[in-house]
Amino acid sequence: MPPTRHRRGSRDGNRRPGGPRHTGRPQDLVRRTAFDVIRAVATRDAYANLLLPARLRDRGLTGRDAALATELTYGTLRGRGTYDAVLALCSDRELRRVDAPLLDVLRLGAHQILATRIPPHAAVGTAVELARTVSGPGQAKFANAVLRKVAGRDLDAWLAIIAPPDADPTTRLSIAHSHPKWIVSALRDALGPDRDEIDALLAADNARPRVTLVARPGRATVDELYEAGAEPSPYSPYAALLPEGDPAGIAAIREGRAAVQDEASQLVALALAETPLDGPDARWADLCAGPGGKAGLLSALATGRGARLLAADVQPHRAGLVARAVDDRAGVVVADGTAPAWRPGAFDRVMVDAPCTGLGALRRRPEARWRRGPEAVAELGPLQRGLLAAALDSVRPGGVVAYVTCSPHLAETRVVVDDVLRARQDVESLDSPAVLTSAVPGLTGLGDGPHAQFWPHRHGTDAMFLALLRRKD
Ligand SMILES: C[S@@+](CC[C@H](N)C(=O)[O-])C[C@H]1O[C@@H](n2cnc3c(N)ncnc32)[C@H](O)[C@@H]1O
Repeated sequence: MPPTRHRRGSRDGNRRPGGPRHTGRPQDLVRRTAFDVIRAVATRDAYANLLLPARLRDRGLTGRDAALATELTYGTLRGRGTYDAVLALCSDRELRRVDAPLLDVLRLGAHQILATRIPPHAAVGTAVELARTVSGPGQAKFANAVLRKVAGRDLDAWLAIIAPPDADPTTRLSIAHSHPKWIVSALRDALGPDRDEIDALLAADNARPRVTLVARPGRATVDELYEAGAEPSPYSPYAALLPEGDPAGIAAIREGRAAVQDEASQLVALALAETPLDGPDARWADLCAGPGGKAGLLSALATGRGARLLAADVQPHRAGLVARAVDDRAGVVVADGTAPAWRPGAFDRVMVDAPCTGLGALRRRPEARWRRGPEAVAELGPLQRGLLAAALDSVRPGGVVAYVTCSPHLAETRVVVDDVLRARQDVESLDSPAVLTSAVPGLTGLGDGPHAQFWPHRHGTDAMFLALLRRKD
């Protein structure tokens, strides 16, 4: 469901972002900015987390106005499934017959009415004005009628109607937590024996993610990040949490010595680096490195140990971003990881962070859940298998491969590993949870092995998957 439920009685104009100034030009610009980003997500596949900061800058929105625009954009994108179910009951027109821009205005209005402390009359009034600008006076009347009905109940009362306890469980969870049904089913399957945690997982997907920073070892320290206002993070020795403020305000981040990086993303890189290895340990590779989160940490760890990272990405633009993240000792190439240009067995450690549906990062990319259907999983399968097979060929006997996805979907994780390993006799699965807990004492809840699965509701991280695989001697 939308991240926060604010009850009617608790609405307090003075405490919400932008609270007292719910009318007037700055607030129009705030809502218009949220609307424009939501439309760009729908019409040109824009990523809200990339476009919104640029729009805020262009329009000079800062502080509370920027915070409100961010909340409205993300909240509306996240809560769309729930809001559509409410809007369908309040509209005398089927939603599929409502013009797409107008429907986005209605969603933005529903979010403000049901999940923020903005007074309903202000939420309806500003949405109606936006509808007038976007779709004309006739549609503004329609928007007014619909949103006044939405405002007739609070979110809990609507949920009792649209997602009643006796509804089919997948449908109920899908509507109440605003996830497409196929994703609810896939996440429940991925939880396996812990499937009763599905409610907590879906709720965690809708919570605002913490901003986690990484201090790249040898280049920055967590103490430096603490001095800049960050706080300790539970697991990664290189992580710090930024409770508020712009990461770009921190010198180490501006200078590329530190970065924003999810904690599980740090830990899977650390696990690859910490897997025990006999023999040489000088040549590391990252086959899918762009934009460089894991490569940045791996290159720093490699350098600290006298090893060297080669980071590859098939897209030149993304390889360019990698070049900014890694240290001087690392190499960066534009290369197709499925058709390596290097000789077989050239590396001691290889990371393959495969392209995936991103179902593990719904907190940070709220729109991803609406963008593609289950067919995306099948479409990515051959590439994921090709990259893992090439990674295993690229590592020497005795060397180790980390297969990572930012998705817990079984068809992108265990099934890929099982399929690739079934076709060859020269690979063994290592105990990934054991490697992780030996590197990070106190880290639990990663599953029974041999592979490891992080979860937003357990670890406060993305739902990242890790399989550590060793080429047999
Ligand atoms: C999940 S992202 C990697 C994220 C990255 N490891 C990080 O931590 O920032 C997957 C990357 O794989 C790249 N990619 C897709 N197909 C590839 C291929 N055949 N060879 C190499 N890279 C590929 C994409 O361009 C994308 O940058």
